[in-house]
Amino acid sequence: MYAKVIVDVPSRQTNRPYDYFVPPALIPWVEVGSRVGVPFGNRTVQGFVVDLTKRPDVAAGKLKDIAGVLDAHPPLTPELVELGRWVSRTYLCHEITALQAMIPGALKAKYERLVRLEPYEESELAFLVPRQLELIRYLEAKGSVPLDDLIQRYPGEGEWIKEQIRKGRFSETNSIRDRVGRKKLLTVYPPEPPELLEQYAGELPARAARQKDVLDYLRSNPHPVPLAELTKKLGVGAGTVKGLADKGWISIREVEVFRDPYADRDFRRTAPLPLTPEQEKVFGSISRSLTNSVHRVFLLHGVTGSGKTEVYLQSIQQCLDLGREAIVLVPEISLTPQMVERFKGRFGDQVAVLHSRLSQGERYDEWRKITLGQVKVAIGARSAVFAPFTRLGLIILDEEHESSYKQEDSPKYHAREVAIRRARYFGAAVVLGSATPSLESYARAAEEKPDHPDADEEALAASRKYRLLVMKDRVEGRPLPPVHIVDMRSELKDGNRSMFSRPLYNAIEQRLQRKEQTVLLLNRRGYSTFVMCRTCGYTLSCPHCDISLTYHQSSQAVRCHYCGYAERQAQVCPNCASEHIRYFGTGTQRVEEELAKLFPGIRVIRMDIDTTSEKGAHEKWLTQFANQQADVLLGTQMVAKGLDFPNVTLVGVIAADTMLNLPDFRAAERTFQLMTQVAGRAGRHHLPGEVFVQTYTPEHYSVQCASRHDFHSFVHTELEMRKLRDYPPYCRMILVTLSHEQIPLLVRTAETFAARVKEMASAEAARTGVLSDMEVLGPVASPISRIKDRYRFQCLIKYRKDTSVSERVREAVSSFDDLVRQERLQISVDVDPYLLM
Ligand SMILES: Nc1ncnc2c1ncn2[C@@H]1O[C@H](COP(=O)(O)OP(=O)(O)OP(=O)(O)O)[C@@H](O)[C@H]1O
Ligand SMILES: [Zn+2]
Ligand SMILES: [Zn+2]
Repeated sequence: MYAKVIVDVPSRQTNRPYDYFVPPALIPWVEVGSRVGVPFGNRTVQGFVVDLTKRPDVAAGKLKDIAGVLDAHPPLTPELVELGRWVSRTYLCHEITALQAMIPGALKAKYERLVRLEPYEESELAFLVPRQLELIRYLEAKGSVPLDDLIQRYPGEGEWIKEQIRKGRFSETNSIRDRVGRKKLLTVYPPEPPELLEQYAGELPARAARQKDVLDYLRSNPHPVPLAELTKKLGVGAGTVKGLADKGWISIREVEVFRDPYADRDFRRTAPLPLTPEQEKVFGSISRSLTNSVHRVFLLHGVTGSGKTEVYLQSIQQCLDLGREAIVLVPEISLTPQMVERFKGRFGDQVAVLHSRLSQGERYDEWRKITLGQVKVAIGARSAVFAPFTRLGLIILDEEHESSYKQEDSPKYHAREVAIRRARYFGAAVVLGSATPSLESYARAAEEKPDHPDADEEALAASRKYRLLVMKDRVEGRPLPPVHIVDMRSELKDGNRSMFSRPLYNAIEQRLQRKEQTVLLLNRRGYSTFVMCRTCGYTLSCPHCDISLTYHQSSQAVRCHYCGYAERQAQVCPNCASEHIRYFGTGTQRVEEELAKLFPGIRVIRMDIDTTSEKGAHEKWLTQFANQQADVLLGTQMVAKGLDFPNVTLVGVIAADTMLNLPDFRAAERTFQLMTQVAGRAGRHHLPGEVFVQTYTPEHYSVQCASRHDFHSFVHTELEMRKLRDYPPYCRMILVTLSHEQIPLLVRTAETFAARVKEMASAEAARTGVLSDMEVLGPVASPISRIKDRYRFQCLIKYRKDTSVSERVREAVSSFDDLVRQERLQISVDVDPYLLM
C-alpha cells in the first residue's frame, strides 16, 4: 500500500502530496489523517496522510518508506483533510499550513538533532583530552543524544563537536518530538482482591502506624487513587506508600490523565428556561432543521439581552438528543468565565473548552477528549471551528460580526466560512448570532415567510442565502437603555477640560450614592499612546517600521507593536532637546487616575492588556466585579461584550469616535457595533439602565443610529455608502502585499505583478468569451509602508461575480517564484481581508 503525504515543509515547490510506501507492519496504523514521520531530502519530517492508494504516481521502486506513525489515533479525520485542501485553495496558502492550523500546538513537530557515535578504534582516543574522552564515553552509554544537550553539557567543546560531525566521526540524525507530552500520574492500586488488605494489616509490625493508615484507607476505599491525593489526605510521605508497594502488597502505576483546567470548579447545573414567544419561534426554526438534518445557515439578529444564549443552549440540547455534536465559537475576548460557566452548567463534562489562555498541555488534553469521543460539545475561539468531531450537527458563532473570526496570519481564513463549509459536509445547521450582524451577513439573509415557514427553503439553499431570525425585544419586556450623546466640543467650549463630561460625571456620582455599578469603555483602537514633543512636534517612531512607538507606563519604555523594538522613554526630545516631551493619548491608566481624583475612594477595576495578561486574571477581575467589590469596571473592548451583571445600571463611553478616522472601510460599522454592544451591558435585569456616549462627531450616522438602537437605519445608510464606494458586500476583495528591502526593485515587481494579473484575466476572457469584472487597484505604498526594515506595496483586487479571480491571483503569485527565492521578495495574499494596512 502507498500513502500520499503532505510534508511539513511550507514552500510553494513542496505544496503537493508526496508518495511513500507503507511498510506492512504499519498498515493497520496508517489512515487518512494520520500524522507520520517520512524521509524528505536528507532528514525526517512530519507529514499528514491525505490519501491511500494501491497505485502510486511515481515508479514504486523509487519510493521511500514511511518511517513511523506518530499517534495511535489519527489527529485529523478524512473530512478535515478535505477541508484543508479547501482552505488552501480558498485562502491561497500551503496545504500544510492549513492542516497545521487544525491541530493543537502541542502536536506541531519539534525537530531535534540527535548525535550518535560512529564506530571507532580505541587507538583513535589516545590524543583526546580527558573532557573529550568523557564526552565519548557519555555518547557511548546513551546511544544518541540531542545536540542541544551535548552542547550544554560540554560547553567548551563546541568547536570540537562540530569538527567530529564534519569528519563523520559523529553522525547527526533528525527526530520529531511533540512539544508537549501526555501527563502521567502515579496512581496507587489496591491488591486484587482487596480483601487481602486485612491480612496485610495483620502482618504489619506495630510501629508501622503510618503504613497501617494507608492500608485502612484502601480497605474502606478499595479503588485506585492518585498517590499525591493519598499522601495529602493522610498526611503521610510518599516513601511510606512506596514501602507497601515494595512488599508487593499494593502497586503504584503511571496512569495517563487529562489536564483539566476546570477540575477544581463546581459548575452549578442549570435547567432549560421556559422560552419567551420570540425565543420559541427562533428555536422552532433551528430545531426543525436539526431534525431534518438539512444544512442551513441561520442569521439570528437578537438585540442585546434578548436571550440568544438560551436559544443556543436549547438548540445544542436538541442536537445532542439527536446523537450529534456541536461547536460553539465565541470571540476570544468574550470567552469569559461567565460564558464557559453557562455551557458547563448546562452540559457538564460533555463540554471541552478550547481557549488560548490554557497552557499548551491543557489545550491538547481538551482537544484529545474530542478525538476520543469523550465530549460532545466544544466551545472556543476561532480555531475551535476545526474541532475534530465526526458527527457534527450544529455550529454556533456568537457575535458573528467580530473581526477576530478572521485570522490575520496564514492561513488567513474566516471562521464563518469554514463553519459553513463543514456544516454543508455534515448536513448540519449553522447559527450566526449577533445584536449587530455584519453587513456581509445581513446582506445575505432573507426573512422567513410567516405563513409558509418551509416553502422557499429550497430556493434559499440553492442561492446559499441565510435564513434571518429576529428577536426584537429583551427578555421579560425589559427596555433597552436610553442613550445620551454628549458633544465633547461644547464641553470644551464651556471650559470643561476633563475627560469626563458633566452629564457622565453626575451619572457616576449618582450610581456611587445608590450603590449601583458602572461600566466605562475606553476604545483604545485608533488611540495610540504615542510620544510627542510639545515644543517642536517631533514624534518618536520605530527605526525599522513606519509606525509611532507606543508608551508603556509599567516599564517606562516605548515599544514598537510590529517588530518589538523597545527603548527607554526619552527625557529630552531627540530633535530639539526640549524637556517638554511626553506621551499622549488617553490610556486606561490615565482614566483610572482621573477617576480617583474626581471621586475620592472610588473602587475601580481596570481591564486592559496590561492587567489581564496573567493567567486567570480575567476571571479574578470579573468575579470581584460580580461580587460588587468595585464600583466601576473600566476597560477596553474587553468590557463591551457578553457580560451580564444585574447591578450595572450605567455605561459610559469615554470617546466613541476614535475609530472613525482609521483607513478602514469598516470604521463606521465597527463604531456602531461597539457602541451598541457596550450599551447593551446596562439594565439587563430588574434595575433600569442608562448610557452616556461622549463624542467629537455627534452628527455621524453610526453614533446617531447606535444612540437610537436603530440597526435598520444604520444598515440602510451604510449599505448605500458601500455601494457608492464599491466595497463589500457589493464586491469581493483580495489584498496582495509585496515587501522587500529595496524600493526600486519592489516598485518594479509590484507593477509587473499588477500587470500580470490583468493579462491573465484578459487571456482567460479571450479563451472563455466571458468578460472578467475584475479590477486591480494599485500598486500603492501600504498604509504601514515599512515593517522590520522591509518596504511594503500593495495591490487591491476587486471583483464581483468572476469566481476564477483567486485562481488568477494564485497563478500570478507563483509566476514570481524565482524572484521570491533569488531576491528574498515576500508576497502575501489575503482573501476577503479585514485589515487593509
Ligand atoms: N426564557 C427566559 N426566561 C427568563 N430569563 C431569560 C430567558 N432567556 C434568557 N434569560 C435571561 O436574560 C438575560 C439575557 O440573556 P443573554 O445573556 O442570553 O442575552 P444575549 O441575547 O446573549 O445578549 P448579548 O448579545 O448582550 O450577549 C440573561 O440573564 C438570561 O439568563
Ligand atoms: Zn518596529
Ligand atoms: Zn522637540
